[in-house]
Amino acid sequence: MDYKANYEKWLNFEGLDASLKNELKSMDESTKEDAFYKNIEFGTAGMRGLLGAGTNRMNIYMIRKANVGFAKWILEQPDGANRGVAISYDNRHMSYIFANESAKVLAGFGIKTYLMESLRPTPELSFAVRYFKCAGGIMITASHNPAEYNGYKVYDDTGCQLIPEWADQVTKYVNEVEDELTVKVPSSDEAFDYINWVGEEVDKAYYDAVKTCEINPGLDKSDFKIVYSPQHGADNWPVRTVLRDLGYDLVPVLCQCAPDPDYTNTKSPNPEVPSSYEEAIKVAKKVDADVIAITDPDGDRLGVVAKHNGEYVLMSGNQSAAVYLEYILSQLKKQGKLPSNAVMYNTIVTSDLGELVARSYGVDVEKTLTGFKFIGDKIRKYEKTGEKQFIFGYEESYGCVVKPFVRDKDAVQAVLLAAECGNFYKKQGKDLIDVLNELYAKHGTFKESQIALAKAGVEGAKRIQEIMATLRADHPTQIGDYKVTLAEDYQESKRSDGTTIDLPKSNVLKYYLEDGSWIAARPSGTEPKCKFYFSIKGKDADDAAAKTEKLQKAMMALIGE
Ligand SMILES: O=P(O)(O)OC[C@H]1O[C@H](O)[C@H](O)[C@@H](O)[C@@H]1O
Repeated sequence: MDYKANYEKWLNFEGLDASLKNELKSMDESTKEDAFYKNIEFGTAGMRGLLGAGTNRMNIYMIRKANVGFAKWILEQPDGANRGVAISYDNRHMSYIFANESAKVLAGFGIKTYLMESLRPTPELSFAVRYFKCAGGIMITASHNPAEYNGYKVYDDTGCQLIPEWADQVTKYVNEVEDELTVKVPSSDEAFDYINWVGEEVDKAYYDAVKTCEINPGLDKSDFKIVYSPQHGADNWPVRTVLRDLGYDLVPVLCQCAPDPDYTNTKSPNPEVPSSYEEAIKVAKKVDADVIAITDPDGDRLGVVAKHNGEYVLMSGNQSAAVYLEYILSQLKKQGKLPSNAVMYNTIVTSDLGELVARSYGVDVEKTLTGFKFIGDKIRKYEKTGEKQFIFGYEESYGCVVKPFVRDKDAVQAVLLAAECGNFYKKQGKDLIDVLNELYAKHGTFKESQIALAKAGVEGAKRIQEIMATLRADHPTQIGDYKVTLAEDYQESKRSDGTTIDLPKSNVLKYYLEDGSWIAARPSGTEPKCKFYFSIKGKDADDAAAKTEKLQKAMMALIGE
């Protein structure tokens, strides 16, 4: 794509939004190139990018173009126009405008929509697709990314994000739109008959469904306190309503409750970032809370902090999920409700601890590529065949689902689960870190960590490709002090021992070391980053930490970073 010609086309387009035109005029050459060298693409979780002018940016024109593609796909689904599309959005800049515009573009194709009257989280959108029996769904959000981003997640009729096969069909239709600047959009009056504003009814149904996720509904809720922050995002009402109704003593981080596109009172809205917990920890110390829960802007990720020996200890997505699993499986077993064909899902870059916990209860484990859509897809397949029964799904990136009435990560379910685990174990004289330590003692100590190399712009994208290509061309046989016993290349679907990997192709490399540790590398599909995952086994926590430091250095040296 000739970025200069595209830039000129946008600059000279008469009807262009005035603020975008001003932005175009002030762009330097490298920004122009980054904004116009390609069309914004579908990645791990839909389309995501910086807000602003350009074909590689999120703006009203690229939203219109994407919706034309999605509309054509919806029209191919049985009774698609009439079943319609549920649409929701979070607190981000332009989220409401993009959602409203999406509904209008779909109306132009005769497609009915169910548009949320105000912000609602991603899991509730997934729920709404199923509740209204829609042919698909749209969520306007950039999830956990910084405030400068927005995005467009698309869903099928089961409430699962489109798997690559279907996303490719949408992309094909999107690419057929020759000029994003001249897409026809009906006026609000013309679209009126197609748009149904929804809210309270679906809220109630969703909250009621979440409440059924309690494993021990009769549990005494006294003498347990949870501090909660929605990080200025969409989970404020859902989480607080559900936990209040169930009798939990929830203390909100009030300065982070109001929806705010600039995330004014938090350093980061992403639970993967330790500074995002700062305000919540201050509140927790004041009220002496047992557990802290923070959710991301679109309410699908949950980060947990546990009070342990008087300190507030951050838990990774891998750690909290292993504890949830232990709780769910031990309790279901005790109640005689653990199915013999139960299956748990996680991904190829998720720690082995969860798998060991699941297998210790006789639960089968299936691994997918990164992206919750692959977990949703598995649920759909087994639901049809009845072969296996879903018990839990999670990723290392702080997302899980307890019950499949939602087919994406659901942090409302997850906060309830974290609260129930914290409360249950407290009544047994333990906290969540004690339980984690018990799991380490039983299954081995793992330390998971990640290095995410930020590589922005055209040059950054090239560098990421170069890193992956260099590793792929000559797989390391030794990393630091350890021999690589097996290399997996998911792009080539091959292992170094000659066996085949039975997953869709993806740009991921994974190296298993002789001591039971592994290291994986992949470009992020949601941010301009190259991610390295370290799952390091140690004799104890100190040993695992020391080994991690060495292996991280060795890996970076290997790629020249
Ligand atoms: O590593 P990335 O491609 O950036 O994706 C990281 C995560 O992003 C989003 O939260 C997706 O919903 C997850 O499924 C994914 O694991």
